[in-house]
Amino acid sequence: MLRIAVPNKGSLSGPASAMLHEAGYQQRRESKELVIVDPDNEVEFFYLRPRDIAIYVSSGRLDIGITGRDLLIDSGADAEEILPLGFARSTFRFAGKPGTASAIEDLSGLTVATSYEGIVAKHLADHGVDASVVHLDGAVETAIELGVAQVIADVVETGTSLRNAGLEVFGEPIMTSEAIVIRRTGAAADEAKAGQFLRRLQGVLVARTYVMMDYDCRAEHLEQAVALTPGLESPTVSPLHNEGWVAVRAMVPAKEAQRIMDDLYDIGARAILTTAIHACRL
Ligand SMILES: Nc1ncnc2c1ncn2[C@@H]1O[C@H](COP(=O)(O)OP(=O)(O)OP(=O)(O)O)[C@@H](O)[C@H]1O
Ligand SMILES: O=P(O)(O)OC[C@H]1O[C@H](OP(=O)(O)OP(=O)(O)O)[C@H](O)[C@@H]1O
Ligand SMILES: [Mg+2]
Repeated sequence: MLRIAVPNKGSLSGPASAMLHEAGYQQRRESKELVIVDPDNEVEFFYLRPRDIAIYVSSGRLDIGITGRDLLIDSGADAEEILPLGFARSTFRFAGKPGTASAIEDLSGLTVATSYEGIVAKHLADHGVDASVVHLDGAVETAIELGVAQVIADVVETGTSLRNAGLEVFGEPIMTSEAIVIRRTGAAADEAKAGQFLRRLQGVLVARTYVMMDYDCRAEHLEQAVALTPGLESPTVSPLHNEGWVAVRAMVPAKEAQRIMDDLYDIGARAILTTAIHACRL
C-alpha cells in the first residue's frame, strides 16, 4: 500500500484533493476524516497539516506527500521535490510601509515578522544581513500596524492582503512557490507504485493544459501545418478520401489553441476542431 500525505486545510487542500480525484483516486467525503484507504488503487491517504507533511515524509513513515515548495524549504526536512503541480502558485516577499526599505541590505537592525522563519533566517544569513526574525502563525500583515515588526516576509499571490494593510513589496522575490509532490531525499525513484501515482498526476497535468486538435489540409501545406502543431512526439497524418488532402491530429497547448487555429486557417486548413483531453498517460 502506497502511503500518501495530503493537505487537510488551507489553500492547498481543495485543489490537491480535486487533482487526486481527477487522477482516479478516492478522496475523503468530509473534512474531519483523517485517514482513508482506497483499496482498488492500493493507496492510503493521510490528511495532515500542510506544514507537517515534509516532516512525515522525511521520516520515511509516508512514501509521498503533497505540500508547498515554500513549506518544504522552510521545514528543512530531508525531503525533495519530484513533481510541480501548477496550483497554489505564489511568491514569497519582503514588504513594509512605503519608505521603510528598498533592498534586503536595509533590513540590518530591523525586525521581520513571518510564518516562514526557516526561509527568512537563511535568506538573511545568505546575504549577511543581521536582522531579528519574529515568528507569527498567520495574518502577519497586521504585525507592522501593531508594532511587532517593521517589515514582514509573507506569501503574496494577488497582493490584495498587502494593499489592504497599506504595505508594499520591496527587494527581489525571496522565492516562488507552488504545490509540489515530495518524497524522502534519495528514496527509490522507480518504486512501481510511486511511479504509477506520479504518472497519473502527470496525466492530469497534461489533460488540464493540452487539447487535441484535428484538421484537414492540402498535402502540399502539410509541412507548414505540422510546424504549427508538432504534437508531443509527432502528429498523426492520415489520407483523406479526397485526393491531395490529409487529416492531421496533434496535441497542442490549450492556451495557444485559438492562435494556432487562426494560423492553420490562414494556410488553408479546414474543419479545424479542438477537443478536451479527459485523461492521459504519456
Ligand atoms: N493566497 C494564496 N495563494 C496561493 N498560495 C497560497 C496562498 N496562501 C497560502 N498559499 C500557499 O499555501 C501553502 C500554505 O498552506 P497553509 O495551509 O499553511 O496556509 P494557508 O493556505 O494560508 O491556510 P491557513 O492560513 O488558512 O491555515 C504555502 O505553500 C503557500 O505558498
Ligand atoms: O496576495 P494575496 O492574494 O492577498 O494572498 C496572500 C495572502 O494569503 C495568505 O493568507 P491567508 O488568507 O491564508 O491568511 P494567513 O495570513 O492567516 O495565513 C497569505 O498568508 C497572504 O496573507
Ligand atoms: Mg495562510
